[in-house]
Amino acid sequence: MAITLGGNQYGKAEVRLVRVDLDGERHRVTDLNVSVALSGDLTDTHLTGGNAHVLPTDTQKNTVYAFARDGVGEIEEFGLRLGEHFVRSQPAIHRARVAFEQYTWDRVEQRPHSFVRNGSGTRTATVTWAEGGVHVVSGLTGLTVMNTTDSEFWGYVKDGYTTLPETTDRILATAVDARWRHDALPSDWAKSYEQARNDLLAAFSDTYSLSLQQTLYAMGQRVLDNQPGIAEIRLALPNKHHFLVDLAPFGLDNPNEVFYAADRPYGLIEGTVRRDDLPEQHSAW
Ligand SMILES: O=c1[nH]c(=O)c2[nH]c(=O)[nH]c2[nH]1
Repeated sequence: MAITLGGNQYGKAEVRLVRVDLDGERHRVTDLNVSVALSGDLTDTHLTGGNAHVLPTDTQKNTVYAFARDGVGEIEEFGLRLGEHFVRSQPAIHRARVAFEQYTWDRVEQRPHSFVRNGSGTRTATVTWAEGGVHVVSGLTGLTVMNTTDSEFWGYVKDGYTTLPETTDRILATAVDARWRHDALPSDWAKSYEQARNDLLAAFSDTYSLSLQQTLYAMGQRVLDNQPGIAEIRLALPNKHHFLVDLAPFGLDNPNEVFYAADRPYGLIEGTVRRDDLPEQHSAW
């Protein structure tokens, strides 16, 4: 038996970058958390400490800020620029992965340079740039949504440990975490993102739900239906349980009005919806 170095990558994680674009009097804000991960011919540094192939993570961080001087634009485009730079400029680096979280600042009405941080979800992107192929995964996380009716849950397995009552009317709430892989890269990343976000919200709202699993599939299907360039979407939906409070001890009824919003534990429903005529791309994620 021999011991050998397995897969590895390294980079600067969570580079916080804020860029202000001056558009005359009106300012615009881009607020990002950027993580770079490089992989390639890095055996020496692991086995002997020879660093001839190691571009310091500090340099990677500086590169993110320097590239931002020319403008950031859409996060997917910024990731493609950075990824190509790291791979093309470093012979030992064969793959660069650049991941983004983007925080949204809404303009305070009419004000040219005042903003309020938007709490409804974070846009994400992961760009994987390699000589052999480029993959772009867009997404969002923490998009919290609720339907106050049109949700049932019954007909499930019951065993000796089951106490959950069946229901034909419950609250359905979740914080959507979705990532979708582009097969054809869109010409307008912002438009593609807005379309996907709107489709997720519309499908969540429109689906009369018999399970969160059914809602998950409907959400993924809606995104793929409306954007032929998207090959696959992966969803993770925490079931943010809202339990009806028993008010009978106080001589009160509770016709689906008073709920206890539990924060843990929570059901976690995860799934992928994909086009079956396109190959999977495991390295994109
Ligand atoms: O939509 C649901 N799916 C489940 O699998 C499940 N399990 C559970 O306890 N409640 C729910 N709700």
